[in-house]
Amino acid sequence: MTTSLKAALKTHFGFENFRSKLQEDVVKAVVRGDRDVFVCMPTGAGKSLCYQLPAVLAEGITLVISPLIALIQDQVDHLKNLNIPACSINSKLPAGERRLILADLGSSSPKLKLLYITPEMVASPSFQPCLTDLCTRGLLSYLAVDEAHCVSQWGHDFRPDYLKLGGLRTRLPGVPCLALTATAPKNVQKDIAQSLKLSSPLSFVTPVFRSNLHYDVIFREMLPNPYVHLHAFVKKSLALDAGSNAQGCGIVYCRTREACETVAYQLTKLGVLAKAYHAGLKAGDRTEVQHEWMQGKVLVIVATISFGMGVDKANVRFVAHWNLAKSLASYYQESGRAGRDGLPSSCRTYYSPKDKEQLNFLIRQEIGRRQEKRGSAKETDKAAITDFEAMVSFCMQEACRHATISKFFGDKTPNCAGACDYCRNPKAVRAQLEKASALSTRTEAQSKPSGPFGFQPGLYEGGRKGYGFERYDEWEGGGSEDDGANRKKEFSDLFKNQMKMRKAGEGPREDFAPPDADCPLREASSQRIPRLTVKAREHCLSLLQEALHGHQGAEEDPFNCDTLSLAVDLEHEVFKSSKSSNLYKAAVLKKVSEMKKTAPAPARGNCDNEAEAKEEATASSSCSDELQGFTSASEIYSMKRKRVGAGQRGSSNPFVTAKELLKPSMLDSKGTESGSESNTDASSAVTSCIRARANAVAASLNSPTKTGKALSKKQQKLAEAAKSSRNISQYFVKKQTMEKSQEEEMEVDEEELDATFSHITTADPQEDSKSQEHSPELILVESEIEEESKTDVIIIPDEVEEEALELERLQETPKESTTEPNKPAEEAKPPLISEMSDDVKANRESSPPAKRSRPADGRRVTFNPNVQERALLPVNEPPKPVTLKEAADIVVRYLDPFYTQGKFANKELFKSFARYLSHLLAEGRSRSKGQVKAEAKALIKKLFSSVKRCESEEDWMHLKRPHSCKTTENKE
Ligand SMILES: Nc1ncnc2c1ncn2[C@@H]1O[C@H](COP(=O)(O)OP(=O)(O)OP(=O)(O)O)[C@@H](O)[C@H]1O
Ligand SMILES: [Zn+2]
Repeated sequence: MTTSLKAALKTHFGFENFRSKLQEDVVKAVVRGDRDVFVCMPTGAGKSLCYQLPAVLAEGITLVISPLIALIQDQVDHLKNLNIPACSINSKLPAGERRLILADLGSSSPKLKLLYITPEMVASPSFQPCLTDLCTRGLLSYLAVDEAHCVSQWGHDFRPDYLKLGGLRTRLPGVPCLALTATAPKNVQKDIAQSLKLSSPLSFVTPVFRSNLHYDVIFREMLPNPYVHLHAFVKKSLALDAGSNAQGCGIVYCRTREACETVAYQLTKLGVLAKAYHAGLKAGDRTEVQHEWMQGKVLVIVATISFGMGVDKANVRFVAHWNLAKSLASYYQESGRAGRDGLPSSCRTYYSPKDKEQLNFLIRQEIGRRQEKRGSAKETDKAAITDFEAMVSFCMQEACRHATISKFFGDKTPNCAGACDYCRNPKAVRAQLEKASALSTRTEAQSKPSGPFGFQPGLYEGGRKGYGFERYDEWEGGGSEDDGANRKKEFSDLFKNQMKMRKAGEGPREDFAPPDADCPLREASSQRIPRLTVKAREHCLSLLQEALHGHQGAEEDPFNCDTLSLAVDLEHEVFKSSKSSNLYKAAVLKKVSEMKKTAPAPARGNCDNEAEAKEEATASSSCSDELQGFTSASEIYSMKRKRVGAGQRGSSNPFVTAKELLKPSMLDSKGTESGSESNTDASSAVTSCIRARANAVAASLNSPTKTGKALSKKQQKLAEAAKSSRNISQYFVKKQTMEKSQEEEMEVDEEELDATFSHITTADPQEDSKSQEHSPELILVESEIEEESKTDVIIIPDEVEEEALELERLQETPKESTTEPNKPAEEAKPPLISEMSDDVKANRESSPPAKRSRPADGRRVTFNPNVQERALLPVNEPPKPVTLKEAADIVVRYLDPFYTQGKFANKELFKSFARYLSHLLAEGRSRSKGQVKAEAKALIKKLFSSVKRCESEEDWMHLKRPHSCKTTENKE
């Protein structure tokens, strides 16, 4: 057998010998075909050959399950180069090719030897007939499951779709199965065997110890200049100083894209050509970087973990982890990409407590999300934490690094023989740990405030609480001079805040639950915004992060810290600029919905994306739970839920908004083309509005990313167009010729436009600027509007309420708003009133007022009225009467603080009163906004002068509308 196998090895693969005895043994076992086989061999040990060679020699077809299309592609290309008939069926395959493959598979003697497929595809209904057919004709020779650890929920790369392979197995009786992985601790091995239903498999497991790899750990924050340190390591590992010609190269792993860019830049600046590789780059650029690195043109690739799986390069002389790996199993796999040629290579981790805290948070957050999704906790949830803790121990222990790894994988202690920093110099390792511990204690002690400011000692105990890992941000620079200054500033800010709170007579809230040690929020312990809890902020943070994840394309690891740090920035920005809990939440949701709307569309037929969409839906529904207690105007206002432009009003979406605004001009100019002279006035107003909004959107999309994150084509175009008001109309004119699917999208928008604006009447610009006496809540709202208008934005009606609506929409229709962002709510296309028949109109009288309100003068409003009116109205036109919707908005703004203070026995009562008051104020003689505001205020005051707390409808029945608002205003 051995000779014939060797001959085949030579003939088909060009290798003289097996790579190892183990490889040979595995191949023999597979060829025998009487038992299932489990293989655990390190990366690069030649696992693929273990099924490829038997596949070539067998009669039928070998089905290979592999998790990534990119990996599959590499393998298929490699085999095709060797003239071995292999192919893959996946969602990216052109229909023609798929037909050809299926035809071959259906033929009496298929030519194909290896069919690669993802676990999602193998479970898809479309593939089942083919599978059944192959099986019944006895044409399946083997089932090979690559990266089999993905099947285990204990594993670090668990993929739920891998679990379906158990079912597949039972459908393929008699087909031997081969499961392969590079990393599997004992519990994972057991899990694999169980999940894949391997029957008494033959196990081939290489000890994890690789003596040619040298492991060490450096505490990054203790370095005067970490980049210089890394540069020295690179030079040493690649023997650059020795002037050797040995073509070695290296990998630096970073968790964030930003870090990749920075590290690559710094290394290059210091003299070693390094390039960044991450999912934020265009696919072409990524391939090019990888190619240059493979060819040795670029010595160092600085990458997120999206790089490496399936990368087959023998002379990787070092793998450095600039950030902590998320588990010891993944670290072993990632660092194991060094020294595949068996020559001495270095694996270094630059440890940082800040990383540790961030990862800890991310992992727990991820677990929380999973639990929320499935509604229960699981034993395996702990696995991620255990693995992560093992990674931290690896860095923090005074022990042989190899021994730690081997123990983790259930192997016996290897003979390290100086292949790690501890075995080489235990004293140095201890000294480093002691120094780090001293530094951490010092920092904690210094940041521990004292004094009579009413601090809660629990917040700062041991420095573990209160600052979250902001504490670590402080010493990111490694004890630089700024350090003290920063701390001083932070302390003084804290002091000021505390004093301010005391002035306001509030003091720090007794009931304020302090943040956990691993809370990543900035100013986590700030109690500046009344009633805003740390939990709510953390939840908002996770929503932002999720949205960012979707926005950037969730190609990378869920523990990618890129999105976390961006989300932390975004959240903090909102936190800083919000004055009340509700405004804060609304602003967060607005951002989230902006990002969701502009997130790259999921590819068709990609199961991952479907799963993601589901996850999003869950996230949104959870959001509604978390954010309960926020009541928007329209929630009270609409008697029937889920209505009105509530479908997809989304002023925050640049496309919908621009579209919404432009649509009338496009309609008006049918035949003459938008942008022609006939509608210059309106369109120029619109255009500048769009420009302002597009600028804002472009800015908001750019600001958090700093390093040019990929904008969608649409976004890029819009941002470009924003630079010139002409361009934007050209852009939309051009869009009229766009492809069908996009047209359909537009169609939806148009429907929404009608729905959205059919209830809006003209606003009163004069009244807007008055805003004399308000409740604090109202002043906030309006000052925000004013601020916006200063920056050359033409006010969109009820800009702020848009946020409330956005919020409401998320609360009420999570599924609709997330999974099908462009689909209007079922009623999103109410005909315009002027187009309705009389009985429809009559019916409408009993439907939500929002639908039937319309301009008092009967004008059909299909356009942003503020914009139009401002451009066209004579200056001294009398103020426009207030609509029911506007009245409701006003009422809610005034009333909300009372509700939150518990002045209503329940929410229903609050809504009911708001409704009552809105009708009272809007019906009868028409009044201006200012009058309505004054009256609303007076009536609310009146109510609460007679009752302390509103317990029943009786309480307000005595309220009558004042005869003249003047008298009310004068009384104030
Ligand atoms: N017998 C052999 N002789 C020489 N080279 C071999 C032999 N078997 C495999 N190789 C080569 O070793 C390299 C690594 O093989 P392979 O990609 O199968 O590793 P692997 O164990 O699957 O790694 P990973 O865990 O990264 O998938 C490939 O370039 C392959 O061609
Ligand atoms: Zn050791």
